[in-house]
Amino acid sequence: MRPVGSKYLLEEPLGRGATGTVWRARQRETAGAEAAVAGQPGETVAIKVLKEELANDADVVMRFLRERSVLLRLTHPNIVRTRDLVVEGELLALVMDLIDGPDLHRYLRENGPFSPVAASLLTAQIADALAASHADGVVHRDLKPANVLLKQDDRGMHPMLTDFGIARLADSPGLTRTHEFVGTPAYVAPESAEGRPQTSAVDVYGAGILLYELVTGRPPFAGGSALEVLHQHLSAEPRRPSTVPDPLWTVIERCLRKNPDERPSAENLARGLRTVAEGIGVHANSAQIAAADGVGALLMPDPDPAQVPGVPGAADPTQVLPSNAGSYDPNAATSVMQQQGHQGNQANQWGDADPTSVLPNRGAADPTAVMPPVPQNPPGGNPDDPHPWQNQLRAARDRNEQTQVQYLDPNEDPLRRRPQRQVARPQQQPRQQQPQQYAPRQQRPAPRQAPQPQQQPQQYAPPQAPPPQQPRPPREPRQRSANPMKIPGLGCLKGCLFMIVILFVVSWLVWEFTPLQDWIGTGKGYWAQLSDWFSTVTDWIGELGGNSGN
Ligand SMILES: Nc1ncnc2c1ncn2[C@@H]1O[C@H](COP(=O)(O)OP(=O)(O)OP(=O)(O)O)[C@@H](O)[C@H]1O
Repeated sequence: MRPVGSKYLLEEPLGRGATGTVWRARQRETAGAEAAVAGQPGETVAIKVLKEELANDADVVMRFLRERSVLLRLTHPNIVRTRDLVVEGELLALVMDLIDGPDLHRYLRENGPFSPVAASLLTAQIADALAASHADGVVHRDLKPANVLLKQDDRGMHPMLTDFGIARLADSPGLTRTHEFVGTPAYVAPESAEGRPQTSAVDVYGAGILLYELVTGRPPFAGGSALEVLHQHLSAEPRRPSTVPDPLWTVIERCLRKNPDERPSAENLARGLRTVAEGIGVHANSAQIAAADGVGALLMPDPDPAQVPGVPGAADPTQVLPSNAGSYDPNAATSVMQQQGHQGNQANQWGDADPTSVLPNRGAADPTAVMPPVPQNPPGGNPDDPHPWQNQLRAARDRNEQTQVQYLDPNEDPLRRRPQRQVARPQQQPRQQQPQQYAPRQQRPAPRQAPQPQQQPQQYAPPQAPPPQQPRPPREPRQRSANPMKIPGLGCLKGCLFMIVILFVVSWLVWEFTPLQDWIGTGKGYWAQLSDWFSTVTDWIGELGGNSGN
């Protein structure tokens, strides 16, 4: 147990990210007036201890102190509350509410993608959190599944957005000199990558990527290297997965617009997603279906987006990394990307999932040396073991219709052949400007989803089956049946006849080629012996009939 300040004791590490290590901790005594939440002695909290590089940077410390009020006042049901900030010696730490649940990245990896309804409702709550922070002038800038914790309570599962302000702290001129930026490649908005001014629209772009990942299991832009991913953000159009209904695709596509001015505000995004969730559920009435189909009209941009102050220059993808940069892990930690002069030794910064390689190495032997090394398997359980709470979730989800997932091997999806509820819905024409979004596999009809009847709009349901959007595919030619008239029992009769033939052949072989007939002493051939037995039996039956007649 290590003290953090005089008020907290670190108990065990919960995880390590690019900017620090998160610990389960206990409150020793009530915090002072400067804390947003005073807390009670013995209360459990989570504490993010920032890395030594950050803690040692005078500019970060300044920012930390300056942003204290912003971080402490950000309160929303879907934002992990920052309770206190600790600055002590060379230690910077954020004290947060402890969230009992996995992060969304881990949940997705272990449970597979969400149904379109569930993904819409979950992302709507994240958009609520973004709308609240944008209204307060705070842009998250590092939205990704790993920064969404899933909190379970009596009313369901709630996404809780965390790491607010961390990107801003890491954005210190000392750490991110000109031509560097903080972010995670798979979720970086084109304007961040290009060094254009950033606004709250970068979070909406991140929400679009996250939404895409929720319904497909992977972000839209992938590649062998971070550089490739970055280029795709700048120039590639996302490919439409077959399981995404039209209204949901409209939302995703608008969030992923290259031009930030064309993306919806977070508030409109939340409203649009709830409209979509209502309109694509199995219980949708015609008005809800029509509203979902017209969701595009709801997705108005923010006329006055929150600005990211002092945006650093961005990484020019053509200059940042050598072409042989390490293979890119989309789930890698937040990166600080450098543009000039470090190509050689920074090549791995974008490619490696190693969160400790992210910040510029300033010669410290161990960049996490401010705290003891984090064990891979922290005491009290293997971090890769499913959380007990996740098993409950999985069970709850399995009781419902399951998501049909495009990239899953059908043989590995035992729920796939379950009957899916369908609802008649006007067919929509594919959008003309997105012909490539209709993959050949879209021929498969996508069934509609079955929302929880008692489900509250603020909660998302376990993943369910997606709705029909595509025309029914041509049926496979039927196999010719040996029983085309479907005569009952014919299969059984064939089996019996087959067995009789087998028995006959076997008995003939035994009779002719074994010493059996010598042992019995008849000396007769098989047929003669058979007809003998046959006449004996018919005589016996005749006698029986005669006796009963008398
Ligand atoms: N408030 C919290 N309550 C409980 N667990 C938390 C809390 N905050 C973070 N964690 C856990 O700690 C892990 C590490 O968090 P952290 O934010 O440092 O990592 P990250 O988001 O993966 O990294 P990055 O710094 O690249 O964003 C998370 O995956 C999560 O499991």
